[in-house]
Amino acid sequence: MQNMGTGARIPVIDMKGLEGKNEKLMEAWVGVLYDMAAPGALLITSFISLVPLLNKGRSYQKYSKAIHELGMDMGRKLLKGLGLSGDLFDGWPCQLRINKYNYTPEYVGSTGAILHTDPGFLTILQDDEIIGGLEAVHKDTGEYIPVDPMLGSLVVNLGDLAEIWSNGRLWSVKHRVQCYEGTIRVSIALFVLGPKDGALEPPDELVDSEHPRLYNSMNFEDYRMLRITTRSPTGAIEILRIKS
Ligand SMILES: O=C(O)CCC(=O)C(=O)O
Ligand SMILES: [Fe+2]
Repeated sequence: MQNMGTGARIPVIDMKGLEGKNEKLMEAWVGVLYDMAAPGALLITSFISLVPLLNKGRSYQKYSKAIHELGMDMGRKLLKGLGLSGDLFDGWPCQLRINKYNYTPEYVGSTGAILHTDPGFLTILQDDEIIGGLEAVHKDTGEYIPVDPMLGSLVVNLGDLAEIWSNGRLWSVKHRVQCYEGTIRVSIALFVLGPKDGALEPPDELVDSEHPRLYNSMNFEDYRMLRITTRSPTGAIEILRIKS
């Protein structure tokens, strides 16, 4: 994607297809349509009117709300699964982004979104239900595994912050998007980013002599900048690894 560092060969998010009166506004918020933590900051109402893909503001807001609630619920379930309790994502900034891949036949076989991990904690993806292309890297073999479209399903993956917070128990999966067919492809991603203030520390219960602390923590914004400045769409987590 345009904001995923160097190497993306196709301008996959092209807001020109979402033309409205104020092109400057669209450029400024390229791909970032809604910040659940600060909706006013993104001028959501004017933006909605520019989005023919979801041209009824109400359905867009309904979708945002429902997917946000699902994300919050997944945070509670994740904690429970690790034997902890509480409301993990309470008050965390989230972003909803539409990815539009301008595939045409000459791009078949090339890369739409370069290999990356998601920098935040959790991603819920409503992937294109017809055009495939998402590929995840197998943790042990390093093989690319196609994540084929499945009607009526969502794809959920964890990002770097989840791996750091869980002290390595959760895995930030590397993935990319290839062009399989020369047709426009669209996906909608909810990113649960990280806490608003401060760094996210692993809970005491997840650090002990058998599981020594693996990573230094960093707040989400600094971590995002580190990935950008080090041009590390997949590897910035290694910079935070505590040397044993
Ligand atoms: O479009 C997709 O299938 C995946 C998009 C993605 O990986 C992302 O937005 O981070
Ligand atoms: Fe991603």
